[in-house]
Amino acid sequence: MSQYQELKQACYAANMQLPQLGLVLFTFGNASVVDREKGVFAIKPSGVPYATLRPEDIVIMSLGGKIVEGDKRPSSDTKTHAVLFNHWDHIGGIVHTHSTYATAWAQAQLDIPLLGTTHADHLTADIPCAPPMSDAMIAGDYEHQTGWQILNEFQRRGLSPREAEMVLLSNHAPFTWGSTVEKAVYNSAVLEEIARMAYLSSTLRPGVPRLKDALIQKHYDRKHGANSYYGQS
Ligand SMILES: O=C(CO)[C@@H](O)[C@H](O)COP(=O)(O)O
Repeated sequence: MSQYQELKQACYAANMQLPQLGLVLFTFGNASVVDREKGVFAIKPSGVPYATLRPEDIVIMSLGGKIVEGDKRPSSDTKTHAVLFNHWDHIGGIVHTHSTYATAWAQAQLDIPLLGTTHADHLTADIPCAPPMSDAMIAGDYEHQTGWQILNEFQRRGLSPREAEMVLLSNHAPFTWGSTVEKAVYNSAVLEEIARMAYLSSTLRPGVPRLKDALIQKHYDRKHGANSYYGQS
């Protein structure tokens, strides 16, 4: 019995929620879970369809980037996950999807504007779209640099990854995270819903006004009290 059985099971369960929520097709995307005490994280194997994925297929990686356990190749996004786990020590899980509306905003290289209270319930900023990566970053260790593109963009904007738990990568797709992988999955589903609402609102009324500042903080604060679901940071 693997010492990582529980971690693999949690990672498997999170990955299987992605197609169930309509956030991925076939082999798109991946979810990961970290065990900081053991210095490892579990991640979906590369190219394995969700339809045939098994808990024993989940790959265990060291936070240093070495395969610890598993006979399949880890996700092609593994280094991106590793950068975030190594630099944001409050996160427990990461999800990457190609969900349709969030990916459409990412391909358009646009932040998702804060148009309504559904968005304000979850963060008080526009959902950031990190700019296209430089040719040098692309030519380098692309997946590692993708993680740094996220870190650098949050630092540039002065955004807290404890409040904003989601990002779009230009011409790629979204990443989300949370204190648990279940929260990261929740954030991916909420991101897709906000992206769809914002697209529809902007199509119905081009130049639609943003939610009033006074309402943004009020909505966020009332949803992030000590005993609220969202309050589980
Ligand atoms: O972002 C991408 C491809 O654009 C990847 O997330 C794939 O969607 C899944 O790759 P694997 O995890 O199967 O390697």
